[in-house]
Amino acid sequence: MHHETVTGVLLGVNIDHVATIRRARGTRYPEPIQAALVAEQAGADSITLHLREDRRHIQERDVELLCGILQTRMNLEMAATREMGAIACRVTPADCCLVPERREELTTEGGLDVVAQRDHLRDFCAQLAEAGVRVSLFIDAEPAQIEAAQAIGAPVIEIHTGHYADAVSPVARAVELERIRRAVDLGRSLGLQVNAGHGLDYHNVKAIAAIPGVRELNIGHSIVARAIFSGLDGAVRDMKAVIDAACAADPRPGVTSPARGA
Ligand SMILES: CC(=O)[C@@H](O)[C@H](O)COP(=O)(O)O
Ligand SMILES: NCC(=O)COP(=O)(O)O
Repeated sequence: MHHETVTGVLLGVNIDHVATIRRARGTRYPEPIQAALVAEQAGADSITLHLREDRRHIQERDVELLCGILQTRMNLEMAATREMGAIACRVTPADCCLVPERREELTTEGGLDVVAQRDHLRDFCAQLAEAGVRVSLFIDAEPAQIEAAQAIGAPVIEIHTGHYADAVSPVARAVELERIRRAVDLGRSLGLQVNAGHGLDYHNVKAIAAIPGVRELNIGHSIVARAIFSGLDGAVRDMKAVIDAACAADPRPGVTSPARGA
């Protein structure tokens, strides 16, 4: 695999909640494809979308159309089910992030239990890798989960930042931040690419972006929310600027990462 030395933290823009608004009225608008293209033009490094089993926002048609037109990368989030495996192998996004799903949840509540599902996930990752899809596992900042992810051959992990984002006191937030820092260190020491995401906004993202070794942040809800007032282009540019400033404030040596596509 070709490697390049890269610095800074990449931004994956999650467009799910553009589709949530479309779904609210069963209209043709707003169009998530348009959102993805605007986000790319505004500097998004990749486009993330979560095809949920219940299809509450993103639809299969969105995934299919986008795969043919993105100029950056598609990061398809999905559960590790037979149905989703077939879709991913047919569409072959650049990246596929495996996430846990509960039908009743308002949003993703935690990371995958890789330790408990080791055999299933090993086979699932191998199937996707065979199809040329890079697999990422969305996990909590727990050493056992990170070690299991590496052991089953996942090249990338995404640390779930929801507990950090939801922490109500400064002390609780500091504890969660420290857990994430240690998780990033461990993941990097095991040779994994370490991404992070969930619940990040224009304020809480700063401390996460400043953690040495974090490669990509996937952010959706706060960007789509800001887009209501600033437009999507401005909302993406603002997030990029906040992330870049946080990295610059805490300079770190470049990390080696697989080369990105066009
Ligand atoms: C896996 C993850 O953290 C996000 O993609 C999240 O799933 C966004 O979609 P929902 O708001 O439907 O949970
Ligand atoms: N994987 C996290 C993601 O894609 C975006 O989550 P959120 O910013 O919508 O909470």
